[in-house]
Order: sequence, then structure tokens, then C-alpha cells
Amino acid sequence: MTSTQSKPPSVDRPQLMQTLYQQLRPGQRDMGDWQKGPLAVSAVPGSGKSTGMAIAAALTIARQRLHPRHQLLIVTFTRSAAANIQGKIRQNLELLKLPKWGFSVSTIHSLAFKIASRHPQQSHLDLNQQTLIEDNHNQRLIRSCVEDWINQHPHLYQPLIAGLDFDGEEGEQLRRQSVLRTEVLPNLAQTVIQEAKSSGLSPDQVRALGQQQSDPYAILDIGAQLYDLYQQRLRSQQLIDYNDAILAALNVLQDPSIRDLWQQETFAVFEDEAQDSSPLQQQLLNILAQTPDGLANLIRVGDPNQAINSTFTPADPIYFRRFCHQCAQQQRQTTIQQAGRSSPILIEAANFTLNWINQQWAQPQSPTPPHPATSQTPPPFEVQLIEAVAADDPQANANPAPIAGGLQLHRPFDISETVDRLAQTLTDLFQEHPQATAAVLVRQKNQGQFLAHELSQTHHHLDIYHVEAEQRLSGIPLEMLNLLQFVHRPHSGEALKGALEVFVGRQLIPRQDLDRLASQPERFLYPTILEAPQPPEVKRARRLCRALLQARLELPQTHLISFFALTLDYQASELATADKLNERLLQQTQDHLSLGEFLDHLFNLVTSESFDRIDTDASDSQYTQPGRLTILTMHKAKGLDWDFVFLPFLHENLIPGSLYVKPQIQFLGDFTLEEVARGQLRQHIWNRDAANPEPSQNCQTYDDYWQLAAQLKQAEEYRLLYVAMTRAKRLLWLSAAKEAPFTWNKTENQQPMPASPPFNALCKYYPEAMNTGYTNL
Ligand SMILES: Nc1ncnc2c1ncn2[C@@H]1O[C@H](COP(=O)(O)OP(=O)(O)OP(=O)(O)O)[C@@H](O)[C@H]1O
Repeated sequence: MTSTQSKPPSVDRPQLMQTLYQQLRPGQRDMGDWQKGPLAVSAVPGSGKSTGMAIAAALTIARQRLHPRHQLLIVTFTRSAAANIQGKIRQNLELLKLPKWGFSVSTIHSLAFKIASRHPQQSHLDLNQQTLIEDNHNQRLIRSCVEDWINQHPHLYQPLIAGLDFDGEEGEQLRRQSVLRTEVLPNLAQTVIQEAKSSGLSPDQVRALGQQQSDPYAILDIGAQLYDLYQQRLRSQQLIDYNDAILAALNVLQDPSIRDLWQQETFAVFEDEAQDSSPLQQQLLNILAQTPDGLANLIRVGDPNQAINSTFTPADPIYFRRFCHQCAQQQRQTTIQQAGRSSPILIEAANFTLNWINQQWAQPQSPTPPHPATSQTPPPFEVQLIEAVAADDPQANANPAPIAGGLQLHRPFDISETVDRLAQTLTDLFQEHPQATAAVLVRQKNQGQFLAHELSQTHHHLDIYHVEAEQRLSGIPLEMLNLLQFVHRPHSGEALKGALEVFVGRQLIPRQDLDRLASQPERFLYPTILEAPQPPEVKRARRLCRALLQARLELPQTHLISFFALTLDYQASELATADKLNERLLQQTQDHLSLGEFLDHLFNLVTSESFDRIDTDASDSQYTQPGRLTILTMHKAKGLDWDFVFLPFLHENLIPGSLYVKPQIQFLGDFTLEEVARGQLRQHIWNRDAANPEPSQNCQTYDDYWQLAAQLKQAEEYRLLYVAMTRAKRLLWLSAAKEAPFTWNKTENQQPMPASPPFNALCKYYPEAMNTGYTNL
């Protein structure tokens, strides 16, 4: 071999890096230029947050010659986002002709597990001994904590039963007990545990906080006791939850030598979707990113206008906003406003909506003045408008030309006319653009169900992928568990309510006061002739329950699941899943098991997550197949995009909607316990974590906290609309039927229904987009 042959081809790395850098658009370049210190990147939808981060990551790895023992940590919020960004970074490293190491991508929880399990002695976390608790199991555990709490604290329970007023009537007392045990207290426990634990508050700290509040029901005290019971149960059953992983990691990193080790191994941390962080997550990343010179090598990228999880999870965009403001003071904040996803008219419509909503927020139309305690609630959006990219942008086909006008606004008479118009438009579009992608985004799952059903009845030619229906398959074991628990213990109010909820979920009975039915199971199931005649919905619920009990008496246990599946009107794929479940259980349980033992096996299966994987392998790419209409919720659509996006039911009662207290819990007052507790905890945490004094809420009464919750919820609904609108690339089709159901469990009862206010504003601003593209007007 000659010397020239053995010499590897020389690599002009600076040149390759320059080429990669050129792929960044101007706003993304601040990320590509980053060398050290904190950087906040606030970016509009479609601006290429993850694309920019993946290029910046590869450039950093090249510049700093990172390797597995001194690496870049990239943190995202979902496993699919982690896989996606990992793929992009590997591609970029390949372009730079570098080995594909020097970085690791994980979700925040898997990172926390990694840290905690590497130091089991300090973290006391050992996954060989302990089990991670799944959602279903968690709910059950919380229910049993509630039962314990009721037995241990009658002096706090009684005032809840009494509520605002109580005449001592026995039936009403039983009804209130049922709703407290199965809904109010489990919801309170869930909220307090999640909010407090993810902010690093212990049960004792929550209790101490409760003592500072004027709180007639002692809501935070009750929450603290439930949280305490929950922690005891986790410990005694060797279980851990996701927050424990983060707490354990933080605990480990308090040891100076371990902290040094991790900080030496970590050159920097890049975080995506930073608007969804919780306080502890932020703390963990901050520690890992610290450098010996006292700076944090930390890039946090997010979009405060896409924060859509903060009213039902502990995610709270306030922290990312604060990080942006702090970084802005040191000229370490950047915004990416250019986005190549959508046609210019759609960008304009999204910006118009954002501005219009913020202006309305500042000047409420209603004659009532803003509530004094919540007048500081920030508007829903940061004013961060989307801009089209420059002509020389690296993205191929950026800001594509619109199709069918780009924006269509429809005001059909009712929801069946909505379906017709939508189907007609889509048929025409797919004829002309068979390779295009399309989605219908709905606010509520039952809207998707209605639509999928109607389209499959009348428009067979459309290829439809209904995401929630596919995912319902994974809910089948839980439905079966609920029904079997009922036939096992028909006199338990809780088991009866569980079965009735399955019927409501499957739309076999209309939503009704289930607590009243479940408060006296015997009377509900076997009324005497002296009872007053019951309305048809109660009779129907009773017939279904009695059919299950009859089956329990007459059928062998091996046939129960199949019978229940038929009772629930399962479709073919659901029936197949139920059969598979039955087979699996029979394999595990052999012949002569009692129903109780059979149930134990099913319970283990439901809580172990292992059955879910059988039928659900949907990935993001299945949601965006060419020539197919995907139906999914607006929440699930985050991070995705389609050529044609349809938002068919834009009514004011859902967007922005209003917080609502169900009639059956109004005996406690005009608020819910969990929202008051969330407000009390958040207000404390916001003030605790504020670097400088800043205007904040000053809620004191239940009403104050309820108003705060209502405002935060409305703001989030508007952001959800914005996320949905910004998924469209070439056509955005919006509609609000003049008549629609108030609740989507009963689609036959339609009534005049006001459109969502921003929809009306769009109609006024874009009159030429009204009722376009539909020929049969
Ligand atoms: N610099 C770039 N060069 C080429 N294409 C780009 C660039 N930046 C972004 N894109 C493309 O723009 C599209 C949107 O990017 P990406 O999904 O990363 O946006 P995003 O900001 O995460 O969007 P959203 O927040 O709305 O979900 C992708 O198809 C991506 O390939």
C-alpha cells in the first residue's frame, strides 16, 4: 500500500460547519452562534425550533469536540420528539463527518431516572425493587387514600357533606358522600399531589401553607393529608411516580462530588418545548448546566403562545416567560419570528387572531369590571407575530401557495350540514391533490367520534384515520375491569359508578347524575313497586347493569369479557382486542379461579402497561399519511402539520368556554376544591420562585381563586385555538354551525349556538373567505 492510499481523505471541517450553518435561517442563527451562557429562544409556530436546535447541537459538538464523557444534553418532552431530534442531530453529524456521539437526547423523566439509578445509594431509588406507577394504578391508589382519609378525619369530612346548607335528608346525604368519595376528593388529591410534588413541596409544607389561608373547608389541609397518605402508600408498596424520579435526581445532585461529576460530563443543556416545564424540571436542568465560571450553559427553546397544558398538568409557562425576561435583560434572548410552514394568508389570519384576542382581553366587553384579585392575569399571548421567510430561505417550498383560497370560513345551518360541506371540500381537494395531507382537529373527543361516524356512513370513499378510536383500544382492559368489578361487588356504590361511567363513555346512556344512582345501589338495581317511576335514562342504565349481573349468573367466567364487549357495542377491532385480552387472561389464570382472582390478574395487566402495546403502535407519521383524513384532538395535533386543516365546531361554549361547576357538586359552593387548591399552591410557588418582586395575583377567597382559574382556562383555550390554526400549511377551513349540540354526548339535541368570538372577528375581517369553495349553497 502506498502512503497516498493509506492517508484518509482530508476533511475541511470548518467548511462543512459553514455549510451546515448556512442552513439556518436568520432567527435560528443565534442558536448556531451560541458558545456559552444562558440563551432564551422564543419562537413562533412553524419556525423550526427543533430543526434549528438540531443544527446548533451538531455545530456545538463539532466546536467543542464533545464526546461521551463531556457531552451535550438535549431534553424534550415526549419520546417521539426525542427520537425525532436525535435523528436530525445524527444526520447533521454525518454531514460534518463526525462520529455520532457527544450528545444524548432524552425526556426529562428518563434523564432523571438515569441520574437517580446511577447513584442508587444516594437516591434510594432502585428499579429492581420499585415499580413505576402507571396512571390507572395511580388513580386507584388515590381512591384508596380517599377512603382512608374519610375514616381518619370525620371532623373535616362532615363539613364537606354539610356544604353550604344541608337539611339532613338521608338520600341527599348518600348522594353527597358518593360524589365526595368518587370525584371531589380524588380530584383534589390528584391536583395537590401533582402541583405540590412537581414544585418540591412536601405534605408538611402544603399543610403549613394551608394554615396561612382563609380556608373554611381547610382545602389545603385536606390536600396535605391526602398527599401524606399517598406518599405512605407509595413507600409501603415499593412504588414511585415520575415526580419521585426528578426529586431523587435532585437529591443525588446535592452531593458535591456527584454534582461535580455530572457537571463535568455535561457541556451544556438544550431544552425544547420549554414552555411546558415545571419548577423542579427547570431546577434539575439548571444544576446540570452550571459551569465552573458560575454561568449556566443552557439554551431553552419554546413558544409561550403554545402553552396548552398548564390548566390540567403542573406545566406552567410563567417560568419560561420569566427566563426569557431575565435573559432579555442580559441581551441573551432571541425570538424566531420567521416561519416557512404556512401560506402568507394563513400567517396573517393567525396573527390577526392573536392580536384580536389580546385586545379583547385588555378591554373586556362585559359590563362587569375585572375582578380585583385577578386583574394582573397576563393576556393569553405574548405579542410575537409570525413572519414569512425570506426569498432565499433554506426551506424547500417555504410559505407555499394557498389552495382553495387558503382560508375558508363557514357558517352552515347545523352540524350535519357541516359534515357535508367538509366532506365535499375534502373530496374535491383530494381529487386534485391526491398526495396532500389533511386533518380535522376537534376540541372534544366526542366531536371526533361524531364526525368519524357520520363520514363513514355517508362518505365511504374517504380514507379516515380516527386517532382516538385507535387509542380507545388501549382503554379496553380498563373498561372490562370496571364492569367486572361491578359484577363482583354490585352493592358497592363505587363499583356501580365505575360501570355507569363506562356506559356514559360509550354513549350507551346519556350523562346524568350518576352519584344519585350509585348512592343506593340496591334501590337503583332493584326498585320496589313503591318507588316513584324513573325517567327513561335511569331505566336504561338499570337494564344494562342488570344484564351484566344476569350474565355473571348464567355464563361461565371465560365468556364474560366477550359478553361485556357485545354489551358495549364494540366495533370489529375492539371486539378482537377484547378477545385477545380474554385469551391472555385465561392463559395466565388457568381453570379454576374465582372471579376475585381473575380480577386481580386483570388489574395487574391494566396497571402494568404491558397490554397497551399490543395494539397501539401509532406514531406521528401515521397521523400525516398522504391522501388520508386524520381526525384528532387539538391537543394531540401539537407539533404536527398538514396541508389542509379543518376546525369544524368553533362555538363559544367550548372556545373559550367557561369553567363550570357540575350541579351535583354545587352544594359545596360555586367553585371546585381542586381549582381552589391549584390556585393557592400556584400563587405561593409563583411568589416563592420570583427573582424580583413582580405584579402578581392577590387571591384570598374561594371566589378569587375560582376567578383566577377561569381566566387561566380561557387564556389556554385561546392558545389551543391558535395551535390548531397554525397546523395548516395551505388551507385552513373553519366553521361554526348556527345550530349545534350544547353537549356532544347528545348530538340529536341541537340548539342555536353562538360562534366562538375570534371566529366572528375573522368573518368580519375576511368577508371574502365566507362560505367559499362550497358549491351547493
Ligand atoms: N433552516 C431550515 N431549513 C430548512 N427547513 C427548515 C428550517 N427550519 C425549519 N424548517 C422546516 O420547517 C418545518 C417546521 O419545523 P419544526 O417542526 O422544527 O417547527 P416548530 O417550530 O417545531 O413548529 P411548531 O412549534 O409549530 O410545532 C419543518 O418541515 C422543517 O423541516
